[in-house]
Amino acid sequence: MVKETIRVYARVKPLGRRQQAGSYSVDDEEDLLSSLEITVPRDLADGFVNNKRETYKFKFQKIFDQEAKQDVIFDSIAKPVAECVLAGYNGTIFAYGQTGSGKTFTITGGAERYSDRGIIPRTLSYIFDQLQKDSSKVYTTHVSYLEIYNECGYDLLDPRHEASRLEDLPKVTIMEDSDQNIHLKNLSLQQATNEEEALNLLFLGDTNRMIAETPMNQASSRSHCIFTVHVSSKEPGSATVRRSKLHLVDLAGSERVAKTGVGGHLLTEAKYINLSLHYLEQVIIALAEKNRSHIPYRNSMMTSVLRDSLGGNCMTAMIATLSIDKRNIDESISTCRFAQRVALIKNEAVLNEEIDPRLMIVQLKKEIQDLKDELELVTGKQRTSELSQEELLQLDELIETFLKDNDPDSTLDVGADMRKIKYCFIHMKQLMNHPTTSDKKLLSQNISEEEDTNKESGEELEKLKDLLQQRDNEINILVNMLKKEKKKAQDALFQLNASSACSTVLEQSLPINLEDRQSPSSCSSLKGAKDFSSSVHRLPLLSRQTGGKMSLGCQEAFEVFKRDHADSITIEDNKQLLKQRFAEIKCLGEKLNEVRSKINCLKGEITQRHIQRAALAVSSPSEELNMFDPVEEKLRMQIEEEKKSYKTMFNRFKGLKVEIEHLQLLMEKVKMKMQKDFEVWWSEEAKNLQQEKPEMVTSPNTVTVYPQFIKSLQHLSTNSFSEITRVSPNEDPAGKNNSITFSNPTLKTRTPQSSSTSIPLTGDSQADADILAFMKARQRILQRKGLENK
Ligand SMILES: Nc1ncnc2c1ncn2[C@@H]1O[C@H](COP(=O)(O)OP(=O)(O)OP(=O)(O)O)[C@@H](O)[C@H]1O
Repeated sequence: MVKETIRVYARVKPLGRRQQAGSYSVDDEEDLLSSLEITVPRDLADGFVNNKRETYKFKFQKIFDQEAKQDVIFDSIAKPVAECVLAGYNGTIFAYGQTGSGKTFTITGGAERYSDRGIIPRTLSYIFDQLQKDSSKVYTTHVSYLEIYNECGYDLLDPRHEASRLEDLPKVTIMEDSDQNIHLKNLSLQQATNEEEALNLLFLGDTNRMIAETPMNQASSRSHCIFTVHVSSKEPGSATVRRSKLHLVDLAGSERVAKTGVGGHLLTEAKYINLSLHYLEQVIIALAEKNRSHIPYRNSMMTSVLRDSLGGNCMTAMIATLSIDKRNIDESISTCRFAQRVALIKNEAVLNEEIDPRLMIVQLKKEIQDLKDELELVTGKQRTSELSQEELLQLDELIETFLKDNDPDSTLDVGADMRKIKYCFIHMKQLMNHPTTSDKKLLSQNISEEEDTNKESGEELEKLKDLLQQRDNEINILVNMLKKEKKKAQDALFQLNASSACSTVLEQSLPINLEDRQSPSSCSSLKGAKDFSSSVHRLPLLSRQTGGKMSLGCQEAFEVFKRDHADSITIEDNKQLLKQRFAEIKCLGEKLNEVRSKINCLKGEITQRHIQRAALAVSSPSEELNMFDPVEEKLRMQIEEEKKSYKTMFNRFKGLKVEIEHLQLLMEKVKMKMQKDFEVWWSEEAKNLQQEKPEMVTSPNTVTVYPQFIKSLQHLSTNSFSEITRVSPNEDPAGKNNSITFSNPTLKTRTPQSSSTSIPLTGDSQADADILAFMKARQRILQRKGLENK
């Protein structure tokens, strides 16, 4: 059992460009803990906090200041917890802080750069790396991902549901058994056999979370998320199984309702969040108090789920995320206060070992049989019946295998049956006295033939015997060599398969188009970077709503939206990076192939030498065969060198593969976000348009457009309009005499002056409304851009 207080860390978020830093200082020296001192100016203190104190001092296990990088956070906080989980203890890491203070960034990571990966992907990577290295145990890993929103739990990993709303996800409920153990009904446990599978599940959960969130429910801020890794391990042959869990928790924003200034639905929501965080605080206060018999875990779903992590069987670490700009200083102080209370909680982590009953039964059965055998031997109670023909044949086979086995440690195990043991002795005696193996038979036959033809020549017979013995030896040597070479060839084939399987996996998992596809190497078959712009045409979210079809106008608008979206730079950057990585991995793949062929060549040379030396030994039997061969030694050293460089390159290859997969997931995420943003923006624009001018689409043939569009229309493809007609006041039903009418040439027009135009008006009111909404939206963007440039 390990008794330990919860380790509490603080992480200060870097200040934004327009933010003004509050006054704080970090001192790392004090009695191994770090201390954080926050100074609030007197006027601010009057305004924001209730008392008049100016300086607040808090102690943490360690404080990570603004420039702390994600890898340092992982190494210092998450790695020790992950190590405990691998050893069979439960672990929890949770982030607490106000909205925007960096909880998600710390736990999951940023969406922009590979180096921004947070604790979850890094922990998964670490855990699977360690599992791969440890061959002494058999490990199984599962993951689950739970979201708690307004006191309801949702399963983010259910493969049967495609979520478009949070309510579509399976609802998770809490069950408590008679031993007061908590069980989560409906929360799926998904097996992940490697890092890639686990990351895909994380991505699926994050995507479900993002898709299910609505403007009313910015899930990231207003829900709690718990990603759990379940590890079980067992030594081969042992009946003891270790099961441990690692909870990685991203809590909802901790700001006070009064400050958020929200009402209506958001207020209810904020109350729920505050209530669940309030219950969390109550549990923590109760745990921090000595001799409290009742801890109010049952008050909220979150405290019920995290029951073990708080004051129970768990190694727990908390990260207080602080936003240290002037406006948020009071929230940071309350986060620190919360953290100080958490730091008082003591947990008692125990090794989660249990006996697997099925394995126990198998083991006990074997033990009983062994004991029965032993008993029979000791008591002399032996069976007296004759051995059956089948049993005798089996024994003959066993004896033959035993005699042929050159291993000095091999044994002949016939069980504790004296009849069998006796038979073995008799059989062996016979063999000794009258050899009957085929070779010996052959030998004796040959000898007798020789005797027949040359009976008087005893000397000759001896010579022939010697020669035969010599040939026997040669055959044995060559057979052994052949076996060794066969094994080496199999090993090489296995390596080749493993590595080409890796390339195939990579190829399948990275469906990206590179321009260069001609190279014959295994890596060259990697498909290059998928063109992002072409893939976005799929627009799954919007097309889901429109029954699978998207109007041309909408797609065109998306192209413009995408170009101007803030994330397009990120996408471009990642695309470039991905291309670079692909070039690198391709080059590495080619080099790996080269090294592999070189190793095979060297092995071939060694085989050649073996054959030559064996032939030499046959023609002139001497000590030659056993002599040290410097050439072979040199070849072996070369092989070792090549193997080393192969291993280094292969490790880099694996690293690159993980990086590429991560980058692809990031791109997918950004893409989804962009599509969602577009969806919201598009429907708003369409709504505004209809409100401003419901009669805008007046007939299938004629469309009225207002002056502010003209400019943007002219920016469209130059052949968009051949004629634009100004509408006279009396023609304009809305009385807007500065509006302009143009007609669709593909339809029979009412106005004789109207001439042809390639504007994609379809006559379908919905499609045309889409087109116009796009025109207007585009105009707005251009105007906004124009204003920004000014
Ligand atoms: N240490 C950091 N370095 C760089 N950027 C950061 C850091 N911490 C947070 N950010 C950025 O600040 C923004 C807000 O962070 P984040 O979403 O993680 O906050 P949060 O506390 O999870 O908020 P919420 O409660 O709304 O989920 C994000 O754009 C994130 O990339």
